[in-house]
Amino acid sequence: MRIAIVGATGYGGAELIRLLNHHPEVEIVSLHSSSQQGTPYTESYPHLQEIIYNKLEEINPEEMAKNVDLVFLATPSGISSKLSPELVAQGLKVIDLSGDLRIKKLEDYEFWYKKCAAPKETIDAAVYGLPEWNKAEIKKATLIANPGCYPTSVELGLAPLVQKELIVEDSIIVDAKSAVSGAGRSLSAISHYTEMNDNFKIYKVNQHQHIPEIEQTLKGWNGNIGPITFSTHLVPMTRGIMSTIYVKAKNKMTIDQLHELYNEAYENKPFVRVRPKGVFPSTKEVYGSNYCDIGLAYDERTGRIMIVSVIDNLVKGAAGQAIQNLNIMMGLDEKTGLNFVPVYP
Ligand SMILES: NC(=O)C1=CN([C@@H]2O[C@H](COP(=O)(O)OP(=O)(O)OC[C@H]3O[C@@H](n4cnc5c(N)ncnc54)[C@H](OP(=O)(O)O)[C@@H]3O)[C@@H](O)[C@H]2O)C=CC1
Ligand SMILES: CC(=O)N[C@@H](CCC(=O)OP(=O)(O)O)C(=O)O
Repeated sequence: MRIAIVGATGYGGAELIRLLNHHPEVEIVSLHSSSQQGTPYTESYPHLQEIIYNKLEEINPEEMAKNVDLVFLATPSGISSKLSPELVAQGLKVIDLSGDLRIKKLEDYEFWYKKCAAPKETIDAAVYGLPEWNKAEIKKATLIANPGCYPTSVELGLAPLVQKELIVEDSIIVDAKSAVSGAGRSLSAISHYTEMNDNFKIYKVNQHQHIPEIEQTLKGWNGNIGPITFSTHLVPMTRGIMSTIYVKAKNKMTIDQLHELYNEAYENKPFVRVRPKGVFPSTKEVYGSNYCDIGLAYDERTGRIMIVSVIDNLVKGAAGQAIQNLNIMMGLDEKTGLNFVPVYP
């Protein structure tokens, strides 16, 4: 598979390069930029000296179609909605890491992202790339909407309970924390060193663009799921997301039943690891890897279940999941190029 990356100079693009460099079935043919055409890629990322020799190229769908089979878009929201239709029209497969193609209702995208939505036929054609629960569709897809980082951790954390209709439908509360690389490479007030170092910040209260994405997926599994409460926080670390999810069980259950449910649901899903009873994952335990690790608790006094779900935002939350999708689209083992252990400590 010959691939190109648009938005290669961002963190998502750089992570795609790190991972694809080890992929046995993929050749990175070209790296594209809207602002630095003609400059060697290593000017952006010197750690790739003697590994990546490409110069950044312009974004020209017609030219790209002559040289590659698939394009990763690691661009800010608002770009893929225009670029994806052009790439698909050239016969290219596309995996979009941005939020542009995830939300099926155009008006919801425009409300939460404050941008114009992609054409309806593009949104309709895009397959939501959550491989653990959407493999059959991904296999046939030419256009993938790669899930958001927070939604990946939340949806994997909730799937077994929501799919089996075991929770009170409007009882979902998500307390999510993200590392700073989740905000991308370009500097903003929130990611400025002096703002985030030695600090713990809540942001986008009741306004986060991942709310409609999470609700859409959960409703797809159980149409009765009510609106969620979702809070996001910035933590002064480089990689990692922890979502602590609270839900009310419909009926009394035991912690053993809860574990049995999750172990069964994720038995054949290589990138989701359910911790044993009483053990909870930390972000470092998935650092640099494509794992989503899940810990579970049941409080008999309140009937509340707590799910702790951790991922590396740049891997399972972005580039790793995108490669998992590519593997499935190509008919490869989904672990190809992703079968490495987390960096620890
Ligand atoms: N960081 C993360 O953990 C995650 C990110 N995402 C999503 O993935 C996408 C990429 O994120 P990330 O890499 O962090 O972001 P960055 O800000 O680090 O990089 C985005 C890149 O997009 C390029 N770009 C900017 N404007 C344009 C334009 N008009 N046309 C084409 N390219 C443009 C820039 O490169 P240049 O100037 O060279 O063109 C820039 O390097 C975003 O949509 C983000 O929301 C999703 C999940 C997790
Ligand atoms: C820490 C941080 O700022 N994270 C970003 C994640 C953005 C992202 O991944 O956006 P899309 O999924 O919509 O493309 C945020 O909370 O907006």
